[in-house]
Parts: sequence; C-alpha cells; structure tokens
Amino acid sequence: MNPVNIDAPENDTYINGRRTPDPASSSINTEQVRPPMSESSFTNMLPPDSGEHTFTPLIEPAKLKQEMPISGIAEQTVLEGRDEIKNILLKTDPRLLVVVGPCSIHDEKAALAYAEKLRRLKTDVSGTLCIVMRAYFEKPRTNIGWKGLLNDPCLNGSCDMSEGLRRARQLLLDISEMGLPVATEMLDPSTPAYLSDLVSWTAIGARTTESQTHREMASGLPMPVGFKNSTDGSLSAALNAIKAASMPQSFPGVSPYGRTCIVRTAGNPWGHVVLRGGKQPNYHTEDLEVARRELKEKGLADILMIDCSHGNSRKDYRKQANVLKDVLAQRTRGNSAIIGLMLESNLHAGNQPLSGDLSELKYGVSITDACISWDETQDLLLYADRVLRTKG
Ligand SMILES: O=C[C@H](O)[C@H](O)COP(=O)(O)O
Ligand SMILES: C=C(OP(=O)(O)O)C(=O)O
Repeated sequence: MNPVNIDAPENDTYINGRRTPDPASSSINTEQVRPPMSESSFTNMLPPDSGEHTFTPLIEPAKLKQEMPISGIAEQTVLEGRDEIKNILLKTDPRLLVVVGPCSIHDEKAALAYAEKLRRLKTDVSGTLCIVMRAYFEKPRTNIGWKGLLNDPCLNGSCDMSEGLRRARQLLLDISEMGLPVATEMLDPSTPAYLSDLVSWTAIGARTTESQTHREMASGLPMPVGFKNSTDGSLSAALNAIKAASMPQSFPGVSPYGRTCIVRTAGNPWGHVVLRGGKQPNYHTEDLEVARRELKEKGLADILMIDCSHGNSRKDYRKQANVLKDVLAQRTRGNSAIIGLMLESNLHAGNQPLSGDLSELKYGVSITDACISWDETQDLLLYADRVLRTKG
C-alpha cells in the first residue's frame, strides 16, 4: 500500500519514504528535510539494497472529477449503456452485445476517429446489436512492455500517470458525449475511483481473474463485469470470481479523497464469463457445452460472452472473423447462452512495435495486439446484423 501522506502538498515527491518538497514551490534543501516519525519508520522498513524508490502523489479522484466533471449527455450514455447490457444479461433484450475497438488506445485522435465511425454504424445495426466501444487504457503484460495510456501516456517510459489519468478521462468524456457507451479493463484497483463513472462495461482480464484484489474491486463496480477465463484456458477462476464479486466485500482501498481506508462494497450481481481461449480456442460447440455445464454446476446463470481475439484467434487477428461467424451460427442454431462478442479492431489492420522514434508510428495501427481493420469490422458487424435479422 502506498504510504504517501495525503495531507502533504500535491507535488511533493517521496524518495525512499522521505518527503521531498516540490522544488518549484520550495527553497528548502531536501537534505535538510527531517521526515516525521511515520515516514522515517517507513524508511527503516525498506531493505538496505532496495535502491531508490520514489513516491509522487497523484491528484485525488474527487479533485479530478471536479476538474473534469461528467456532463449530462455523457452520464445518460453511460447509464443507458449499463441498462442495455443488464437487460441483455437478463435476456429481456434479445440483442447481441458487441464490445469492439482497439486493443489499447495510444493516440486519442485516432481513437475519436474510430469512435465516430462506430457511432454511425451503431445506429444502423441497433435492432440486433448493442455496440459498446473498447477503450482500454491499462494493459496487463505477460512479462514486460508498454502498460497503457494511463501508465505511460507519452509512450517514452516517463510514466506520467497524472497526465494519463487526465487524458483517459477526457477521452471517455468525449466518446460518451458522442452517445457511444464505453468498455474498459480495470487493472489497477485505484483506477475505478477516477474513471468508473464513465464506463458501461468492465473486463477483469485473464491474468487477474483469480486475484482476490480484483474480485473485491469488481464487487464495488457500478457496471456489469466480464471475467475472462484464465490464460491456460481454465474456467474455474472466472466462475469463482463471479461468485466472490457478487458478495459484499470489505478490503483496504482508497477513498475519493485519496485516503487509504476500509472499503465496504455491496456486491456486483452482473458478473459473467468471457471465453477468450487459452492453450486452445474455447469457442467451439463442445467448449460452450462444457462451459454451460460448469456454470450450471456452480449455480450460475447460463450466460456466455465470446472474445474473438486472444486465445480464440490464436493471436492471429485474421482469424477473428472465423470465430465471429462460428459463434453467430451457434447462436442462430439456438444456443441461448451466447449473449455477446468481443472484437479487437482499429482503423487499420495489424500492429506495430513501439520503438524509440515515435514519429515512425503509423496512424490508427495498434501498438499492442494486432487488430482487424475498420473496413473488416464494418463488414463483420453488418454481416452479424443480417444474420440475426434473418435467422434470429
Ligand atoms: O490484449 C492484450 C494482450 O494480449 C495482453 O496485454 C498481453 O500482452 P503481452 O503478452 O504482449 O504482454
Ligand atoms: C488483455 C486482454 O485480454 P485477456 O485478459 O483475455 O488477455 C484484453 O482484452 O485486452
């Protein structure tokens, strides 16, 4: 837990537990700053070889929201999006939920251009599909790599998370004001306090579904939450997560005013599984039968969402179309558990490495997982709409 003293001026930095006043606002020589008792105790707790740790306070969630308040239109989009998704989960709305968009957002201009195209398409297919845009700002990495706009918005390792939070919130406001509801992955437990009021659907990823911390976080989220199956393909962690997150939980967390405190949540009844494949894809008929049996054995609702990317496409974006078509066919043949799909899509197909020279980055191309292009996305969603209209 971050030991930062919330009463300290916002721009002070902590080095090995010692407060260092913001040089811009103070002429005190940092060598002369004697840490108060609690801070020196913390310093003593660090192992002698721990190197240099620094602690830079972030803006309080309540302050960020005050600076960048949700507008009436944005709030309406978010709440309507949540209600539509809940009705799909209850099966009172027969449409298919489609969470579609970039693997990660690194360029807001491209994200808004994508959102504008999706907004127009959403209207055309609204009779059969409930479209929600992926706006992912936090990337869980298998080992190392860029961890998303929130962590490193300047893409250069400077990790200016204050800027990342502002830019993520601004983009969420802009997309919601266009009337397009948004989905994201919540990775760091401190993120929801800054952004959750602008999100209609949340994923807990394959690498964190088994984590108690993430289940606790999900139990307090105000929107439906999809739990991915584990990276090896097993489902049990996701099923246990749905149960854990549906219950009231008590855990240490951070208040809207940035203070560590005991959080008590009410439980989130809207948890469901997202099948994303693992060592093998898990979207075929027999996989869905197994998943439905496991849901039943656990006493959970007969609800499945299928991620066409990740393990289900064997990380080959060109296979996402096959997955979508196969799952649609299963649904039109009568598999009533299938309530939604996920696609990783960007303005342009494929992906590109994040190298040192940012001027080399191609516009509208993912810097994390490879995505299908906008043109292919549009064709696929129009295809899904046709299939669902004719075959139900
Ligand atoms: O969707 C994103 C990635 O699959 C996930 O962040 C893991 O990526 P990595 O294996 O490239 O680290
Ligand atoms: C990281 C993601 O998925 P998963 O957790 O399934 O790997 C993602 O959807 O961006």
